[in-house]
Amino acid sequence: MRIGIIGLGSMGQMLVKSFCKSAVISPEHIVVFNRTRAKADALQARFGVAVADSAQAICEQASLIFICTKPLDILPVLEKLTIPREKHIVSVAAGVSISDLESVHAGPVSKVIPTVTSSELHGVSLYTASDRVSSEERSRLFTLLSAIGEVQEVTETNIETATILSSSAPGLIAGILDSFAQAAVRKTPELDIATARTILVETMLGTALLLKNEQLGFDQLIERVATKGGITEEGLRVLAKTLPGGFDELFAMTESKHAALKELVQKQVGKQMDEKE
Ligand SMILES: NC(=O)C1=CN([C@@H]2O[C@H](COP(=O)(O)OP(=O)(O)OC[C@H]3O[C@@H](n4cnc5c(N)ncnc54)[C@H](O)[C@@H]3O)[C@@H](O)[C@H]2O)C=CC1
Ligand SMILES: O=C(O)[C@@H]1CCC=N1
Repeated sequence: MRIGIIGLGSMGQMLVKSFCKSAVISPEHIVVFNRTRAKADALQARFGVAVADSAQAICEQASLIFICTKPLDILPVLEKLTIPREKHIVSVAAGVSISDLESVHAGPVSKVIPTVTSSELHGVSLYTASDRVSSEERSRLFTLLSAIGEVQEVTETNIETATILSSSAPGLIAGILDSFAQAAVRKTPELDIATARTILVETMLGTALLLKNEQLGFDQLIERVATKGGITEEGLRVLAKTLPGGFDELFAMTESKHAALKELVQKQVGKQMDEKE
C-alpha cells in the first residue's frame, strides 16, 4: 500500500516524520506533495519519501490519501482533482465534516484530527469514519495511526471538544507552562526563565508518566502531593477559584471559532453545488 500526503505544513510534516520514526510503513511507500516544493524536497532528503509533481499525481500513486491543508483549502483542493472512487481520502482539518468530504469524493472518506505530540509517538489521534469506509480500510488507517499514538474514535458531535483536549492541548499546555514559569520568575527573578522551564518540563513528563503508569485519577495524585495543611493545598485553592471560569470561557470561545469555520466551509459546499447545477 502507498500512502499520499497533500500539504506539508505542521501536520503533514508531522505525519511523515512520525510514520517514518515508527517504521509502520517504509518511506518509499509514502508519496508527498506540497504547494511549495522545497518542503517536499527537504522531507525526501531526510527520510527518503517519494515526491509527487501534483496533488493529482498523489491521487494516482497512493490508495490512502491524507489531505493536510488548512480547513478552507480542503474542499477547493479536492474538488479540482479527479479522484478514483476506490481511494480513501482522510482529512485532518478542523471544521470540515464527513458530509463535506462526501460532497467532493464519491468513495471512502475519514476525518482524523492528529496531534503534534505524535512525532514523539505519543498523544491521541481522533477518528470519525463515514459509512463508506470498509472494515479493511478502517483497519489500515488504524494500523498507521496506532503506530504514532493512541486512536480514539469519536462522533462528530464530540469531536470539537475532544480536539481541544487532544490537538489544541499541546499548545494550550505550553501556554499554561509559559504563564506558570513567568509568574515564578516575577516572584523570584534570581530563578531565571530557562531554569523554570527545565523544572516544569521534567515535572510535566514525570506527572504524565505517574498518571499513566500507575493509572492514577487526578484526585489521587493531588492527594499524594498536597500534604494536609501544607503548601500545595493553598495553591490548589487558588486554582479552584480561577481556573474553572477560564476553562469554561476557553471552550465557549473555541466552540464559536469552530462554528464560524464550519459556516465558511458550508458556503464552499453551497457554491460547489450551485456550480454543479
Ligand atoms: N497544527 C496542528 O496541531 C493541527 C492541525 N490540524 C489541521 O491540520 C490542517 C493543517 O494545519 P497546519 O499543518 O497547522 O497548517 P500549515 O499552514 O502549517 O500547513 C498547510 C500546508 O498546506 C500547504 N498547501 C496549501 N495549499 C495547498 C495545495 N493546494 N496543495 C498542496 N499543499 C498546499 C501549505 O503550503 C502548507 O505547507 C488544518 O486543516 C488544521 O485544522 C489538526 C490537528 C492539529
Ligand atoms: O488550532 C487549530 O485550528 C488546529 C486544529 C486543532 C489544533 N490546531
